[in-house]
Amino acid sequence: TAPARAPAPARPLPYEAIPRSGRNAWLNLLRFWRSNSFQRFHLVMQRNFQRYGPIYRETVGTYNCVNVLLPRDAAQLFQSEGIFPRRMGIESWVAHRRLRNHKCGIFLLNGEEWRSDRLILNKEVISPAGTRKFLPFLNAVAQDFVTLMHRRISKNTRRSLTIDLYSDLFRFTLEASSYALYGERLGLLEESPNAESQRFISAVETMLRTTLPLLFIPPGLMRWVNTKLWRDHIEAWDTIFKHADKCIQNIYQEFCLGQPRKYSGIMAELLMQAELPLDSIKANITEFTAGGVDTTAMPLLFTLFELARNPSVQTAIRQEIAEAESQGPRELSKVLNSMPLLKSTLKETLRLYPVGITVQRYPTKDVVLQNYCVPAGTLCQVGLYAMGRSPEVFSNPERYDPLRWLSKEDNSFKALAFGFGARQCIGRRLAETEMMLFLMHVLRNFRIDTVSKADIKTVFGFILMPEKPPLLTFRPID
Ligand code: HEC
Ligand SMILES: C[C@@H](NS(C)(=O)=O)c1cncc(N2C(=O)c3ccc(Cl)cc3C2(C)C)c1
Repeated sequence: TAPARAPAPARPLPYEAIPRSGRNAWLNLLRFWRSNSFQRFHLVMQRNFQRYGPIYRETVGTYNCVNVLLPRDAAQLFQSEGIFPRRMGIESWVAHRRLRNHKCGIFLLNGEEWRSDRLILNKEVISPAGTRKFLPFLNAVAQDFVTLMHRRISKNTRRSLTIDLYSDLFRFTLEASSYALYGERLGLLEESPNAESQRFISAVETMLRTTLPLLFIPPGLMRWVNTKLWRDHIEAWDTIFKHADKCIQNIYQEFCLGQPRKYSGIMAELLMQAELPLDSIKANITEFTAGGVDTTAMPLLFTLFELARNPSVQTAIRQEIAEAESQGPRELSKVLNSMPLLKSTLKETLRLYPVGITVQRYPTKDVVLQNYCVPAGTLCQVGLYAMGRSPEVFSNPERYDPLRWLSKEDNSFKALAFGFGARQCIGRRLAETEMMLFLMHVLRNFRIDTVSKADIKTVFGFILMPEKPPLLTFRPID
C-alpha cells in the first residue's frame, strides 16, 4: 500500500471568509459614537477576539481593518511590511500641518520622504551612541525629581507623602525630554513651574483627547460635524507649535553665535550635522517634544502602582539597584545594563498597559494570517492590549510578574509595545532610559505604597491612560 502521505497543508481560506464584527460599517460607527466606545476601543477589541477568535475583520465608517492577536501573525506582518512600512495616517494632524503650512515629521510621512528623515534622525535619537550622549541629561532630571519629593515630604509632619502623581509625572517627562532635545532646563521641577510650559502640557493633553473622535471621521467632514471639537484641536496644535518654536529659536540663536563645544542635546547635533533642512528639524523636534510627554508618563504611573501592590517585586528591584550601585562608579549605560529585572519590569508594565494599544501595517504583498489569505494593501493591526492579557500568549496573564521575561521561554514578537522593525518607535531608547533612571532613583530613595489595591480601569484617549489616577504614598528610606 502507498506510504501514508502527510495531509497537504490546508489551502488558505479566502479573505471574505474572515469572521467579521458587526455587519454594517455605518451602523457600527453610529453605535461607536453613541456609546462613546472609542474610549473602550482596547476592551472592544479584547471582547471581539474572545468572540471571533485570533483573527477578525472590523469595518467602522470608512475604516476597514483585519485584527490579529498572536505573536506569529505579528511576525508575518513584519515579514511583509517592505522597506517603507506604513501605518494608518491621522488626517486631522495632516490637515493642521497643511492649514499652517508646516512640514510633517516622520510619524506622518511615508515612503522615501519618511525613510530619508528617519535614517538621519536614528543616529541622534535611537542609536546606542546617541543614547549614551543624552543619558546624563535624563539622569540629572531624575535626580531632581527625587529632590523635589524629599523637599515636599520634609514639609509634612508625617514622614510620608500621599499624592496623585499625574501632573508631576508630566512635568518630569517634559523636563527630561526637553533637556535631551534642546539641552535646556525648563525648571518644571522647581517650586513654581513656569506657566508657559504648563500650558504646553495641557495643550498636548487637549490635542490627544480631541484626536480620538476625529480619527474615524473623513477629513472633509470633520470641520462641519463638530466645530468646537475641530477648533479645540487646531488651537491645541497651535500652542504646541508655538512652544516648540520658542525652544528651537533659543537654541538656533545660540548656535549662530558659535558652535557649542560640548554635546548640548539632540537638536544642536542635528543643526551641526546640517543633514536635515531646518524646517524638517523643526517638524520632527516638535513631534518628539509633544510625543515625549504622556507616552512616557503613563507607564511610570502604572509601574509605580503595580510595584506598590506587589511589594515583593518592589523589594527585589531595590535589591538589584543596590547591587548595581555596589559595583562602584561606572558609566551610567553600564549600570542600566546590569539591571535586567528593572528592564523586565518596564516590559511587564507595557504588556498590561501598552501606551499604543495596536501596531498597524499595510502588507506590501499578500500574506496568510491564521490560514486566511489577506491581500496586499489591507490595513492590519496587532491588538497589543488583548495580546498582553491573552492566556494563549502569556501564562497567568493577570499576574504582574517581571520574571516571566527572564525565563528561557521564547518571547519573540511578544514585547511589541514599541512596535517592530525600521518603523518602530524612534523614541524607544529615550523613553526606556528615562523610565529606568526615574525608577532607579525613586526606588532607591522611597518605598511606594498605594491606598487601594484594586485594578486600575483604563481608557483609550489616543494613548492608554488610567480612568482615575491612583493615589500613591512615598516613604523615605533612611
Ligand atoms: C521622543 C519621542 C517619543 C517618545 C518618548 C515615545 N515615542 Fe513612540 N513614536 C515616536 C515617533 C516619532 C514615532 C513614529 C516613528 C516612525 O513612524 O518612524 C513613534 C511610533 C511609535 C509606535 C509605532 C511603531 C510601529 O512599529 O509602527 C509605537 C507602538 C510607539 N511609538 C510606542 C511608544 C511607547 C510605548 C512609548 C513610551 C513608553 C513611546 N512610544 C514613546 C516618538 C516617541
Ligand atoms: C501612543 C502611541 N500611539 S501609536 C504611534 O502607537 O499609534 C504613540 C507612541 N509614540 C509616540 C506618540 N506620539 C505622540 O503622542 C505625539 C503627540 C504629538 C505629536 Cl506632534 C507626535 C506624537 C507622536 C506620534 C510622536 C504616540
